[in-house]
Amino acid sequence: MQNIGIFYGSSTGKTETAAKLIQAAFGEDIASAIDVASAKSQDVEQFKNLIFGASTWGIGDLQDDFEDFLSDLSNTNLEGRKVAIFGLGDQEAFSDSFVDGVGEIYEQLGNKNCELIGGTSIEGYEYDASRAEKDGQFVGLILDEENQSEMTDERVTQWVTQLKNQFN
Ligand SMILES: Cc1cc2nc3c(=O)[nH]c(=O)nc-3n(C[C@H](O)[C@H](O)[C@H](O)COP(=O)(O)O)c2cc1C
Repeated sequence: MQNIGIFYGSSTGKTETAAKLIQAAFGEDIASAIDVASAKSQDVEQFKNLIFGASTWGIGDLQDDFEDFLSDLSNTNLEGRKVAIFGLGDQEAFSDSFVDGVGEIYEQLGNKNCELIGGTSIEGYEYDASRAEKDGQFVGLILDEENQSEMTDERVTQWVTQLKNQFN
């Protein structure tokens, strides 16, 4: 497995903490965690394997720094890259827009020449609507530090095991 770039956007630090957990699960020698607030979209080109992570704010809005990063990414070549997405949200307080930001990342990457991997089961979550759910499953890893923080470690471990088999 080649180098992995974990690019994240985080407003109060929760997605940043999750990015570092994911980095540790792969090993710091092969995975880098990069805050998109201080990254350029071209920085992704040095990685064959990419992980994008962001929280959701407002009502279903992608985290601000990640929104900017994603719009810059439209000029970046992702050909041949495998990309997995993760996101944080609050399924109780924002049950109608749960982790919608993850859905937005997924939808925008759909126009790019990359392979999207890392879908997970919706079992164990309770919400009314989420743009991150497509065809009955989540398009990435979903974490909820407000309501299910005790499940984060196990969810990260399982997801990273899944990705290790799929990444280049
Ligand atoms: C004002 C506000 C709006 C939010 N809107 C949403 C939302 O629409 N959907 C959702 O799933 N979570 C929402 N959240 C929850 C955050 O996504 C959650 O707290 C997340 O862990 C924050 O991660 P960060 O610190 O990395 O930015 C909102 C939280 C706040 C305070």
